[in-house]
Amino acid sequence: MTNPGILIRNTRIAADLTERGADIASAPATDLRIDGGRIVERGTGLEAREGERVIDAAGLVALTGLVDLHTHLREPGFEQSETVLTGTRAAAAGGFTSVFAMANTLPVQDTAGVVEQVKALGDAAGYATVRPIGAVTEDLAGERLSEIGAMAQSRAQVRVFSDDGKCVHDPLLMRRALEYVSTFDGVIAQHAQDPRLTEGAQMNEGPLSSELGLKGWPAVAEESIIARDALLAEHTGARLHVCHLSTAGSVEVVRWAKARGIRITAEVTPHHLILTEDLVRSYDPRYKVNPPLRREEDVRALRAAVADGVIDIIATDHAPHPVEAKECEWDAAAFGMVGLESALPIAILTLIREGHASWAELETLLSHRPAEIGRLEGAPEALVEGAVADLVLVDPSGSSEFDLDRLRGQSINSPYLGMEVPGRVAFTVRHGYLTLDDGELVPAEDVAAAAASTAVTAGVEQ
Ligand SMILES: NC(=O)N[C@@H](CC(=O)O)C(=O)O
Ligand SMILES: [Zn+2]
Ligand SMILES: [Zn+2]
Repeated sequence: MTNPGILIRNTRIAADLTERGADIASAPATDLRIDGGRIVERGTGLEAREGERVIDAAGLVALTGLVDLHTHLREPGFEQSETVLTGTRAAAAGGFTSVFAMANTLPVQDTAGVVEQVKALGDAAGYATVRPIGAVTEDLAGERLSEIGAMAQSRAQVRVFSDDGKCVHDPLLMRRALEYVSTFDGVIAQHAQDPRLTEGAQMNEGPLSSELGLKGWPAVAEESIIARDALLAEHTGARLHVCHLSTAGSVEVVRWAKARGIRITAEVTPHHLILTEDLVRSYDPRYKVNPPLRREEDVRALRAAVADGVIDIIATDHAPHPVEAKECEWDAAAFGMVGLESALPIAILTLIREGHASWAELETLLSHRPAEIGRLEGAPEALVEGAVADLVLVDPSGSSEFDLDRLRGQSINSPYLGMEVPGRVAFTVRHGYLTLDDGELVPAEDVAAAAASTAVTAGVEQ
């Protein structure tokens, strides 16, 4: 069985909108024909063919499918929080066509067997391409390197390694890990948090943490690790990626490292681009996250760093947790927020509307660069003839409301519950078939069947 083709009419292509603040109507209205998993025609006034699904995309912007370099899918081990299926449904609902799944599962993703299992679950579900991240150290214990080579050579083709949730603190292990992954062009994604400086920490350190009586988490705990790792990356010539940058000082360290020619890339989460520590006054654990929400000055510096290119990508750090882990006292609550469904709307609010990014730049931040850093093969570089049909259509004049019945993942720990934000993700197409249809998820059976029959395997052996 082949998937029926799709004709998208009168969309505006994000890559044509290179100017910040430009009206989307300044880009030409464009039609895209999709067949056999790829874009087969791009033009204007294309005629619909028999059996083809026609999408009227007037007023919608088309971006290449979003790629999240930092998602927690929780399977295996924490299926009450999320599964590969539920997490990739949330991804599709947010406009993502590929996600990199963090290694802090149970068992940990530290062997070829576990990463292959996670990839296979993603392939079968079909809502998004799932690329597992491998743990840097066995069981995330920070003591011995994991089977890095075996994971790289496995069918999961792991290229990104991270102990995320924990910092690879031992400098010798970090050095060895960098050296090892550089042999196959891999990257270490570091959760930069000095454990000694953050023992028992609950929120950003400053006057507010003293006032609220919560143990503080100093900016230097993040910045000192980034500085050390940048120097180790320089020494080894390897690639370093810094997870969830959260302070103005971290931006300066990364800026310095880039100027020196060090192979370093950096990510910021949508929540660190909009929320500040003041929310902790509510003692509502929905705002408890690692790294913690920081000050207004930090938010400003992070937005500016996106605008000037010091920060390379936006990654969600989608971190689902069960209700019990959040409906409790602040100190006892888990760190983390879900973020796949809110990422694009928050990016539109903080970057597009504020003039910090054009649509073309947003596409780079949320699709091309994360794909490049993660060495994701087959991801489309542009919406042109011959490209794999991974794309999202977003309505910038619409809005999204996050309420309990609308969140499509398994967990509801979103900081935006009850909020309305601009931008509505309308359609998501992966490998030529719809996963999100006019704001509604396509049923799991249909998506799985389409995935099984797709002509495209996007570079990764099935
Ligand atoms: N971000 C979080 O607050 N939590 C993450 C771990 C992490 O990203 O460090 C999680 O796994 O729950
Ligand atoms: Zn982390
Ligand atoms: Zn994380």
